[in-house]
Amino acid sequence: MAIHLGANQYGKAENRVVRIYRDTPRHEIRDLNVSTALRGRFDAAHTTGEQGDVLPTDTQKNTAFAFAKEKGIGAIEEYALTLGERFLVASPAAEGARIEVEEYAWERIEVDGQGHDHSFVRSGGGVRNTIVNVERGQAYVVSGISDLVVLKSTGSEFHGFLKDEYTTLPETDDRILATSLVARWRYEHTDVEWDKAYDRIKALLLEQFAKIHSLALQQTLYGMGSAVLEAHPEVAEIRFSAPNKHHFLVDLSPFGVENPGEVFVAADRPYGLIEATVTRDDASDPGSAWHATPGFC
Ligand SMILES: O=c1[nH]c(=O)c2[nH]c(=O)[nH]c2[nH]1
Repeated sequence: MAIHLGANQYGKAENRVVRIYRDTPRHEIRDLNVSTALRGRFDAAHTTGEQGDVLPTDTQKNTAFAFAKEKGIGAIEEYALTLGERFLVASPAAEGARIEVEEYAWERIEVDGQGHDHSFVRSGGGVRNTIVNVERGQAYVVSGISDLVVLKSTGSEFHGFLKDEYTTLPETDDRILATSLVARWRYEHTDVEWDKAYDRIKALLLEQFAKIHSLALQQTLYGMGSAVLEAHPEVAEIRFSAPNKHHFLVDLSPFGVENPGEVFVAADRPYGLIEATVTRDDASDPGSAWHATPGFC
């Protein structure tokens, strides 16, 4: 029987790297979830068990923690690029490295009207992330946000859809629109002010969600994506995955109570899952930018 090894990669997933900057009594915190993976000429490790080319996942983990101290943590994109480049140096058999970083944001706890020096509360408003793929002579950065839970209590319609004998959904010109948005955008290059770009894109996504009078979640996503591409030439494409978090009007008529769009049941599942990519016509080749990003390949 002829068989061969197919695509493979290996690394340490979900290193919870927490860096405290304590040079002054006013501490700073960076809280990351870092996953690393190397791909390349690692056939022997699988087919014969010979591990001479394998930089252990334990070493990858150690590097992630050591760099948090030695290099510090600036923008997560910068940290991921630095780690990826290091792995290509440390592992001659690696042809590519994939570094995924999620950042959990903390805010200072307010005490007597002031942010406390060393006590923090986890921020809401989504989880920032990046996926960096470095190859020898090439680097790809896809950044984004997940768990951005947004809702509008009106300004959303859904009607005119295709109907068949199984269609029961009533048409509506006024519904709740809610989602827990995942958005990932691919940068054209690495000459980017990462923090500024992230802040602006996030603000723009939220602003557009609020402003767009929605005829469907699909139309809202396309509008949000177009606004990002129009305002950010450094972004080649943006991809969305948006669960439609249905809110159903509760029938209060059995109790003789009217319910003109005021009391809803928030359904957990099932949910519509709306996914879309919005791309610039002249976007560069994505290369391995989306490599091993579930749901975004
Ligand atoms: O915004 C929506 N898009 C759909 O495709 C869809 N399908 C559905 O049942 N409700 C909705 N809402």
